[in-house]
Amino acid sequence: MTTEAPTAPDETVDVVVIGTGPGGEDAAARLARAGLDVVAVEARLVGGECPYYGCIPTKMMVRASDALAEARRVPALAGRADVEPDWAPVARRIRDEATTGWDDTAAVERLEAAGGRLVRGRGRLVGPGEVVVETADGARRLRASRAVVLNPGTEPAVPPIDGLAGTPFWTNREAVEAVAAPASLTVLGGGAIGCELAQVFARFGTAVEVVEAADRLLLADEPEASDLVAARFAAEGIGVRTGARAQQVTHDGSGFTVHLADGTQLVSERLLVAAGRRTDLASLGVASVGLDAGARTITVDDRLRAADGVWAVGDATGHGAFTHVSMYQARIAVADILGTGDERADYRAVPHVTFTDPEVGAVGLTEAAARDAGLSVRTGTTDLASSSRGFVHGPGNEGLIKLVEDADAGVLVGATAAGPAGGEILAVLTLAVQARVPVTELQHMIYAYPTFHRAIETALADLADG
Ligand SMILES: Cc1cc2nc3c(=O)[nH]c(=O)nc-3n(C[C@H](O)[C@H](O)[C@H](O)COP(=O)(O)OP(=O)(O)OC[C@H]3O[C@@H](n4cnc5c(N)ncnc54)[C@H](O)[C@@H]3O)c2cc1C
Ligand SMILES: NC(=O)c1ccc[n+]([C@@H]2O[C@H](COP(=O)([O-])OP(=O)(O)OC[C@H]3O[C@@H](n4cnc5c(N)ncnc54)[C@H](O)[C@@H]3O)[C@@H](O)[C@H]2O)c1
Repeated sequence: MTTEAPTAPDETVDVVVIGTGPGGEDAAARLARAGLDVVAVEARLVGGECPYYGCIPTKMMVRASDALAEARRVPALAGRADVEPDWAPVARRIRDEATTGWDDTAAVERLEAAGGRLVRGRGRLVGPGEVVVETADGARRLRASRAVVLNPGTEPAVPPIDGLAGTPFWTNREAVEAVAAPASLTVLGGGAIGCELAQVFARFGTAVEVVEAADRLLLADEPEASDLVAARFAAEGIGVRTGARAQQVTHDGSGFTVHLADGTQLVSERLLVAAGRRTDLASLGVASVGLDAGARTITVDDRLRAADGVWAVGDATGHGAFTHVSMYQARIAVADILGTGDERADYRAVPHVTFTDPEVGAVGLTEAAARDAGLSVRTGTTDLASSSRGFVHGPGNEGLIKLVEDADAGVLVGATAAGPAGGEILAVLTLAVQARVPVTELQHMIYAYPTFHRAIETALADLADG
């Protein structure tokens, strides 16, 4: 609810940070530690989506479901293991260790220890340097004399499917709060959230069907990585319907029915909507500082400046919806606000890892994106399972490394490492893309035997073969 905004500021401070996702929280603390008077405005929980509903609790789920999968591989490797999945330890770890019962006291104390203050409420810009916060006690007006930092993050997007609104569907938030694995689950969306959570619940015994509108899972990744994940999903009994359109959703006492355009009806106890994210820029009042309230993202320059006296960081800037991007941007914005550095944001080597099994790590451009950018592209690929380490590893060894070279420049502009430890293999490839290490240099270095990352050498040989 929006109450009438006070016309005079209740308080003038140096910086107001609206939204404390990982980037906003980090920026507020850094600016406060630098001696500025900082107020952070947060409508929900300090720390944002990542610690309470995103990265951390979902990776605890993944850790647990990976443990089950590894235990199920014991018969092929080491004897007998009776596996009886139980969601209770997962729910307990998420509640007690990850989120402390979805309580942000520790984060608020961290902010205050840095010298910042929190105003709990929903903030909106009402003009340059002017912020109104709707708190439980009414509206407060703050004036920021030096900077406003916007870090509003995203909310789950809910597609306009007939009947969906108003049903008790899950988003990532309810999935993270689950106290039991459902008997059956339909997942709408086969992106990062949909794939990670589909596999987690399936490994706990849930019958899972993934409905993806596009023609493959993990659309942002190389098609070879999508195929790998789809093959594993099939092997684990996870239903995947690509190119599928949900026309209608109904819900009754026994659960959900998703009606697909081809006439299929998917019946399940739960429905998870993981169909992308949205940011409501209009309610953030960005038009009052000259920004487009109807845009999907806040346009920022390479110092994260969005308008005079306004900086923006995080998912809302559209440079990759990842915690590491939000925090990277925060560091640069803070240096710009303080005038202590001239670092410019550079997104050539943004890594991301989707924590499915096989884990899919990727950095920079896909082959298709590199071709679209007009580069003269060479690629090199190798199968991880047939590497020495893959052979030793046995069950669960599926994976690949794919390298994308700008052949004119002789450097990698993108890479994918999918498979066991795909996200860890990615580190060296991220360095190669970031530092523009010549491919000839990569070809002449020594890769430890028998590691998974040694397969990079084989992919480089494939690249050289054209
Ligand atoms: C299920 C899931 C899993 C994920 N896993 C990973 C992962 O493994 N690795 C990874 O790097 N990323 C992951 N992400 C993405 C990651 O969570 C985000 O990129 C990260 O949280 C950074 O977001 P942000 O800084 O833009 O803000 P957010 O974390 O979205 O936080 C924004 C904050 O701003 C607040 N806010 C918004 N508007 C206002 C307002 N007007 N006034 C006051 N407060 C406001 C919100 O309440 C929120 O607390 C995952 C996301 C999800 C949903
Ligand atoms: N491990 C990680 O780093 C990680 C994990 C989870 C989320 N995230 C971040 O959070 C973001 C959001 O994740 P997400 O999975 O919600 O979004 P996403 O954009 O990655 O995937 C959404 C998918 O839903 C599909 N879709 C959209 N509407 C649909 C419909 N009506 N029916 C069927 N399919 C539909 C899209 O085609 C797309 O493939 C990710 O892009 C990522 O940046 C990161």
